[in-house]
Amino acid sequence: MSVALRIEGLDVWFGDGRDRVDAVQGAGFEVATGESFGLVGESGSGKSTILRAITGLAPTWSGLIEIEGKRIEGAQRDRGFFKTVQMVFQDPYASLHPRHTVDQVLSETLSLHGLGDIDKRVVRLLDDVGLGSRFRFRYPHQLSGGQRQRVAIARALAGEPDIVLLDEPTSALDVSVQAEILNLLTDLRAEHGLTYLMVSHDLPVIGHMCDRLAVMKDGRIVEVMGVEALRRGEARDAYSRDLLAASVGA
Ligand SMILES: Nc1ncnc2c1ncn2[C@@H]1O[C@H](COP(=O)(O)OP(=O)(O)OP(=O)(O)O)[C@@H](O)[C@H]1O
Repeated sequence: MSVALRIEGLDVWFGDGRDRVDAVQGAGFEVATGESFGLVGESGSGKSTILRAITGLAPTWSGLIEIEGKRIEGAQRDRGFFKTVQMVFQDPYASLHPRHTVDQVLSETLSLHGLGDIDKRVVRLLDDVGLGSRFRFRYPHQLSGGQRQRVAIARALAGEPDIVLLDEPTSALDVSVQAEILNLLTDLRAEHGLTYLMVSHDLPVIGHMCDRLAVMKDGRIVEVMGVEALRRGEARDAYSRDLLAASVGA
């Protein structure tokens, strides 16, 4: 089994002195190549901060972050990093430039990755995410939330990454389109052999999308388990059991 992502003893904090917030403390887990791994826990438990530390958006951290065997340092991420790792954010409204067409978004991303055949690739990316070419020259305000998230996913896939970090990718969307986007993400993982690290506060979403998951509470990982064990209600940790019971009861 090759390891796509390894985290060990990860601490992430914001601010200093009395203002310091220890958002993540001593987190560790491994994600195998091709695996889909979930981070679940209540709001403020530190899930997004782990993704942000990986991509360089949470600059004060210590511990080990290794991508495909290569150790990452500090807050700078080079081009090679973004060739391997991409992130999809929660809010597709905020993550797309309002005055750029879909074509501009995707073409610019493809050229940043140094790729040729831009025209063909834009068309293929739009097909991959189920939009098709008729959306190519639209602006974000001419798209629905689900369509915008499809564009954000196409942008993340433009450089053919191995690992995609998904930060609550459907929680800003209407319930009616959430399942469509989750199914799209599942299909894309299979088609492109992707590895996912996905954050959600929604246990059923993680159960549907992931092979294994880590449960977070107050900045710490309290349990790492397989989704099968989750389904069988076999959480060992009391907090994970409560979370599970709450989501079944919901
Ligand atoms: N830029 C920041 N500056 C200061 N504190 C921050 C910052 N970002 C996050 N935090 C704090 O770090 C802690 C973890 O936040 P984080 O967003 O990772 O939680 P989460 O589990 O992803 O929750 P949510 O689902 O609400 O995003 C919280 O206490 C949060 O207030």
